[in-house]
Amino acid sequence: MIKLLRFLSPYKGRVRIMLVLMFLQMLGTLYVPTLTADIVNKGIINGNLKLVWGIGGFMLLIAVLIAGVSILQTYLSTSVFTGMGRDIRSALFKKSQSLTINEFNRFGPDSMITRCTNDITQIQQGYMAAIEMLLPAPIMAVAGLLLAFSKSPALALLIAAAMVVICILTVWIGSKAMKLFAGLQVMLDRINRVLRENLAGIRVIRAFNRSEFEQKRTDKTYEEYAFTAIRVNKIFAVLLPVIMVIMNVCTILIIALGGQNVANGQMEIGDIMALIEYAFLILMYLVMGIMVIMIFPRAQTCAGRVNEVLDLCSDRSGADTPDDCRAVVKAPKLEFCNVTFQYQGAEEPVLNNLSFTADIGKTTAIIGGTGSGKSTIASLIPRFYDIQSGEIRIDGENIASMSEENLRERIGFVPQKSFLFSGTILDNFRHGKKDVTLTEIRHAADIAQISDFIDSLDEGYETRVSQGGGNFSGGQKQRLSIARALVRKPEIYVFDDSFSALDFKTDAKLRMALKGEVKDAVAILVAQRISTIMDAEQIIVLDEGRVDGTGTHKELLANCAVYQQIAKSQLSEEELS
Ligand SMILES: Nc1ncnc2c1ncn2[C@@H]1O[C@H](COP(=O)(O)OP(=O)(O)OP(=O)(O)O)[C@@H](O)[C@H]1O
Repeated sequence: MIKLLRFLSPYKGRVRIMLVLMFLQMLGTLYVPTLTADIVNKGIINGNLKLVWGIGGFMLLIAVLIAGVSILQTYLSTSVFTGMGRDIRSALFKKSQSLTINEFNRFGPDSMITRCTNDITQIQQGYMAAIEMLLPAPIMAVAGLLLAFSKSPALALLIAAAMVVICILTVWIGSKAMKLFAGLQVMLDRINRVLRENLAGIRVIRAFNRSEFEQKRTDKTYEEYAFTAIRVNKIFAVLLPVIMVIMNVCTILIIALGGQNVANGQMEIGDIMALIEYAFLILMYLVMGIMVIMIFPRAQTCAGRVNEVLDLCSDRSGADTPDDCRAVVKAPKLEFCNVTFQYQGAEEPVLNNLSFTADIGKTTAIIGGTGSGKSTIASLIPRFYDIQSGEIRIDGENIASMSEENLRERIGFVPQKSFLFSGTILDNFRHGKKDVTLTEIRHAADIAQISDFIDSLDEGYETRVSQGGGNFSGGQKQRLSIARALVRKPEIYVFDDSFSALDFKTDAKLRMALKGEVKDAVAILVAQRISTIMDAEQIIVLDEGRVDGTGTHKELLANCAVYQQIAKSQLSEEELS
């Protein structure tokens, strides 16, 4: 929690005003019991009605002032802590965007969502409660005890004893709850994950008649959460009634012992009333402080989880060392030099000592069996992952020494799984290029063979796209994703199996139109279908992470066994000859 205090610094001014208002509120609250004693001792006992009305009116004025100050303080506190929560969320999101895919996967999207939402809300509430309730507790306790001491040292000691009992009880119970709080946040992560899987995979669940099984699975996660939350509440359910009993016993003892003192002439009746009010105030603030201690372990756990992301030192820096390849000749444009790559946690490398060169103005296609590492090659170009050894160079420069922003600015990436953002079709084109013009959009849509479809829609480019592009077919999503990459006019195009959902006719038309578009760029085309890549100037055949053959379709048909096998399985005798 202390580490996150830096997010309060933009609100220093308002925090100071809040503290002053809080101090004024405490002063007013502590003054009221003294006035109560005066109204009884000097007004009621002496039958001085004028004084009763005078002190009563003054008490009313103080009560109104305390209420006003309290409203102002609550307003300030809400604005400060809501702002702080927004700033932490924004920092966390920014950080999550800067992580490598491996680092991001350490937390996972579900945990990241919980951290960005519920965890920050808990932190926000924790800070708010700490300043509004925990901070005044010791001040009120000390000041209240001193004032009580001035009325009766013996009864002040009684109040102090009650305080000690309440503190011991709270620390004991709080320590039991602390462990359970940490578990609650992890369970929230799990609920998020199961819910996301269920909602995203709703069609598969229904198609396989797994609704009942999934229902049981979600119920189990809810039950686990509820069970732990109930255990926490059971622990605290004991605390508050016990505190109330202690407070009432304290009041009874003040009345009994104070009554004896009044009878002995050592105290006045008004002082007993003041002492009861002091005891009530001290113990009430103590209880409020205890409430905060209840919230605090959870907020502390959440702060730990948020700091875990914010403090993560990206291991990217290791790969960012400048290389001695800068001096290499300008062309060829994209090179893989002895690249070896292994996924985090995997037993062996996916790519082994892989080398190839992709020239400018030519299409380099990558084909191979499933799991041979084609998509992995595609995702290494924009540096979604860092390689373990070797180099990937663009214009002779190692991509590890480029800033990610500059590198990705030069690449038009079309992922294997098309993804559209919610908004309009136009918004999705703007994801490709912020200041894209309508002419550029139309041109890209023409090449991607999607313009006729968009024109046929009632709202054209303003048509709404639902979450993930759910209201478009697989082929339409693929073509929109391709068009989105085309508007960028990048130096390197990476199409990761991006034509798989297109029919053969559209696939051929698209490739033909693309030829002119990519003539000043490097085009990497990952595909499963031979028909998609047979026109490529260079085809790389991949087998278990190694290059098994390189050449044109004809060359490979003549001398690459793996390619021949793929071709035989997909092409007719006529096409093969
Ligand atoms: N994030 C990941 N973590 C661990 N292993 C992975 C990850 N992604 C892929 N792999 C593994 O790496 C290997 C290569 O995967 P890749 O997706 O590159 O294959 P591919 O040739 O594109 O396959 P396909 O044609 O089926 O899409 C596979 O064995 C896969 O299990």
